Amino acid sequence: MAAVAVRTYGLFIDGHWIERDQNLPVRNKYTGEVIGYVARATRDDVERAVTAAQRAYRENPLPPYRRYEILKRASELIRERKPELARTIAAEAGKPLKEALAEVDRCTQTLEISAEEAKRIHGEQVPIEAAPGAENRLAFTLRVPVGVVAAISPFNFPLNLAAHKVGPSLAAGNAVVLKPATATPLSAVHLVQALADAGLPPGYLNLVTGAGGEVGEWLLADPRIAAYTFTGSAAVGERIKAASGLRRVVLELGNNSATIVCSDADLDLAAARCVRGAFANAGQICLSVQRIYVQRPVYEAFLEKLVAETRKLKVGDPLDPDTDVGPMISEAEAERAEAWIREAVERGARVLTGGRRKGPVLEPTVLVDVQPDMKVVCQEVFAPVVSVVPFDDVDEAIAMVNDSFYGLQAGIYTRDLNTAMKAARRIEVGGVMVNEIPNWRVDLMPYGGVKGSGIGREGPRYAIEHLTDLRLVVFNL
Ligand SMILES: NC(=O)c1ccc[n+]([C@@H]2O[C@H](COP(=O)([O-])OP(=O)(O)OC[C@H]3O[C@@H](n4cnc5c(N)ncnc54)[C@H](O)[C@@H]3O)[C@@H](O)[C@H]2O)c1
Ligand SMILES: O=C[C@H](O)CS(=O)(=O)O
Repeated sequence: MAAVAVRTYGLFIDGHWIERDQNLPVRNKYTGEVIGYVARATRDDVERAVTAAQRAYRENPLPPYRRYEILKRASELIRERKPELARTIAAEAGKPLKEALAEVDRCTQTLEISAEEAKRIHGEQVPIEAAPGAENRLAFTLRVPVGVVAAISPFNFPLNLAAHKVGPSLAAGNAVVLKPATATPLSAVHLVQALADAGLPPGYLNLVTGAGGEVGEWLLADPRIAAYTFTGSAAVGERIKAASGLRRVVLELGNNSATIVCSDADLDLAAARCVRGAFANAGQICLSVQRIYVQRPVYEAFLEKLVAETRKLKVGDPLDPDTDVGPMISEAEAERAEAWIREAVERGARVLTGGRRKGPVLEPTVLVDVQPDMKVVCQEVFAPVVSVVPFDDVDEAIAMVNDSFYGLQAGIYTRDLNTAMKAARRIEVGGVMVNEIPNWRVDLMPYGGVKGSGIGREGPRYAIEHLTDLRLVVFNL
C-alpha cells in the first residue's frame, strides 16, 4: 500500500480550513515516523468555533430533509474514500488494516443511520383536555435541537466514534464543535472534509485540534455549549460531569469486560471469539474481553483452545494486510500494561502465552491464577491482556462479573435458556450478549453503560434523544 503523504492540516472553523503557526505532529504508531501535522488550537480559536456553531444553529436552521441529504451524501463519500481512510486509521491509531477497513464500513453505517433518523424526529400530541380546567386547549410536544454540542472523541476508533457524535448531533439539528483525540486527529479531519464536501453549511461542524486537556478545558468553560457528548476514560468523563454543571452530558466510558463460559457452551466458538474479543485493536477497545470466567469442568479444555488460538495471531505492522495485532497507542501505554502483568506475576499469576514487549508492541497475553484485586482484573487494562478464572456455579460467576466499578457490556456462552436469562437479568451492564463476546456491536443499537461505564446511550436514534429537548406547546383555542 502507498505511504500516507505528510501534510499539515488546519482547524475547520465556520466552513474554512485555517492554518496555524503552531502544529502538533501525528505519528505512525508502529514506526514512530511523522505522518502529518495538525494545528494547535488556541483559546481564541475554540471561542471562534463555538461562535460559528451558535450562529449557524440560530440563524440558519437546517430542515430535516437537508440534514438527511447531507449525512447520506457524507456516508457515500466515506465509502468512496475507504482505502485512504483505512490507511489513515491504521497508521495513526496502529490498528490492523483489516480492522481499519471494517471501521470505515461502520462509519458509513453510522452516518447513513443518522441520516435516516433525521427524518424520524417528532413530538406527540398530549391529551391535555383530560385535565380539569384544560378545556379548549390543544397541546403537543416538539423535539428541538439543544443548540451547540461539544463532541470529544477517543483514539481507539478515531473515525467511527467521532461519527457517532457528529452524525446524531447534526441529524438532530444541532451545530457541533469536534475535538478528536490528540494522538489520532487525522481521521476526524477526513470526516469533517466529507461532511463539508457533502454540503454542510458553514458553522455546523467545526474542528478544533490540539492538546487534549487544554482544548477540552476551554470547551468545558464555554457556557454557550449546551451538551457534551464524550467517549473516553472514566477519569476524564468524571471531570466533564463535574465541570459541565447543569448542562447535558452523554458519557461513554471504559470497562473491564467479562465473559462467562459455561460447561455446556460450544467451546471452539467461545475460545475463537474470546481471542478476537481480547486482542482486536491490541485490546484497546472499551468492550475488550478482559476477564473470562470458565466453569470448572471445561476450564482446562477451554484454556488449551484459547492459548492455541492466541498463538496463531500475527503480530506486527498494522499496514500489513495479514497483521492481527498491531502496536498499542504509545510505548508508554505498552510499558504500563507490561508493568501490570509483572505486578500480577509477582503476586502469583502465571503467563500462559505472551507477556513480552518490544517498543509499543505487547504480545497477546493470557494470564491465569489471578486475584480479583490485581490491576489486570479489577481495572481497565486496555491492552492485549486477558485473564481466565474458573468458577463452580453460575451465580458465583455473575457475582464476579458484577464485582466491578464498570458496567458496559458482558457475554455468556451457554446452551441453557434459563442460565442465559438469569445472566441477562442479573448482570449489571448496558448490554448482555448471549453466545457472543461483549465486543459485539452494530451501530444502530442502543449502546452505553451503567456504573463507571457512563451515562446515556449512543446509536443514532438513542443519541438523538439526549441531544434534543422536548418542548411543550399549548394553544388556548
Ligand atoms: N464506552 C465507549 O463507548 C468507549 C469507546 C471508546 C473508548 N472508550 C474509553 O476511552 C478510553 C481510551 O481512550 P482515550 O485514551 O482517548 O481516552 P481519554 O479519556 O484520555 O481521552 C478522550 C478524549 O478526551 C480528551 N480530553 C483529555 N482531557 C480532557 C479534559 N480535561 N477535558 C475534556 N476533554 C479531555 C482527549 O483529548 C480525547 O479527545 C478507555 O478508557 C476506553 O474504555 C470508551
Ligand atoms: O472502544 C469502544 C467502542 O465503543 C468499540 S465499538 O465501536 O463499539 O466497537
